[in-house]
Amino acid sequence: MSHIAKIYTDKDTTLDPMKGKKIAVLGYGSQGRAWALNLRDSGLQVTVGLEREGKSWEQAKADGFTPKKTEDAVKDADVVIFLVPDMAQRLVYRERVQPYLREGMDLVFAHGFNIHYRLIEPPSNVDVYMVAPKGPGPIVRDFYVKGGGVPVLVAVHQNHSGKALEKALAIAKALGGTRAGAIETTFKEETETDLIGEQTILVGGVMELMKAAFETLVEMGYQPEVAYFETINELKMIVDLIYDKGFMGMLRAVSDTAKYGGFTVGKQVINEETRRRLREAAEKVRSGKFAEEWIEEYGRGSPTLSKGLEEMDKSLEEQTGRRLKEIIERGRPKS
Ligand SMILES: NC(=O)C1=CN([C@@H]2O[C@H](COP(=O)(O)OP(=O)(O)OC[C@H]3O[C@@H](n4cnc5c(N)ncnc54)[C@H](O)[C@@H]3O)[C@@H](O)[C@H]2O)C=CC1
Ligand SMILES: CC(=O)[C@](C)(O)C(=O)O
Ligand SMILES: [Mg+2]
Ligand SMILES: [Mg+2]
Repeated sequence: MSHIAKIYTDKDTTLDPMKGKKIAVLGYGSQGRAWALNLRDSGLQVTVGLEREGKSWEQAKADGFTPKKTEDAVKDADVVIFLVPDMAQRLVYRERVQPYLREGMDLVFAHGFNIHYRLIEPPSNVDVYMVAPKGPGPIVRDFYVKGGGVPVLVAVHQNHSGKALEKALAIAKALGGTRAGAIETTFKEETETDLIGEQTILVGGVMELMKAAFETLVEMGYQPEVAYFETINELKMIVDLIYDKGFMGMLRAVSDTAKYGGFTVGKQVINEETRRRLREAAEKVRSGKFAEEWIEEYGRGSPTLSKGLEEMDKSLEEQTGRRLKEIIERGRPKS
């Protein structure tokens, strides 16, 4: 491919477009906490907006914020960042944000779902842009505190001010994202690739492959503890090697026996049929069918999601992992 993505780093970006702006972070969960803390530590003016007192409210207070009711945070804000769950954003927008929208306000997203699938359709006199971290919230915070940053995608949906990209990059910088890099994309590309990625590999694929390998060993009569270390615990070490040194670095660290078995058997397990299913899953995202299904599931109280969590919590692999936690913790490097 000849296309080369536009990537911005710290030296291409400035916090100036966000200086003096009142920023409302709505939600204080996985991403909300990381964003509120990183933006505040970068010198920006952050208010946390929440629906009600509860766990998030207490956590925000413990972190030194004075949370406000969502609409009170929004009324005062120049910039509103949506960090409540994707399925909750539409209602929060309709009831707590839309009534207080003023020309020149900014609506910011960490994932494009609600804009791309038109669950939220903002008026044309506000800016709508995205800063999407390519990593879980707690890691976004941890990397920032340690002087690094999780890479982000930035995209502009509406550019009323003519300055939307500069503002997205300022937020990306304050989050720590440009310490690594901010890649320019579109709401469509971010939304679809994020969903395809989490379903086929990051969350769905990896989890099910680990589970299938674990259960196969146990069914064959091997001890669950041995199966757990082999098929679940050791994966982190292999992935860390790939993360640090690429596939070639990982291959250099494992035996020739593992390399030979890996090249031959890997392709039999993840074969043409698997690739066909990956394409099918990706098409289901691209056609909007997945979004439709998830919205419908959410409307019925998310029974499939609850059942998945309950089954995983009770599974032999999770129980075995809990039993081995002490050993795993004892072995973890101390610095
Ligand atoms: N979890 C992650 O690491 C990533 C999330 N994102 C995106 O960030 C956004 C936020 O996701 P998470 O941080 O996972 O959310 P979360 O599930 O951790 O959010 C919880 C927060 O939202 C509040 N909340 C829960 N239900 C609510 C409701 N019905 N109405 C209003 N507030 C409610 C909770 O009190 C809490 O403060 C989403 O758009 C997600 O796609 C993007 C990248 C990674
Ligand atoms: C952590 C992340 O980037 C995900 C998997 O896309 C998400 O939590 O939605
Ligand atoms: Mg993601
Ligand atoms: Mg996601």
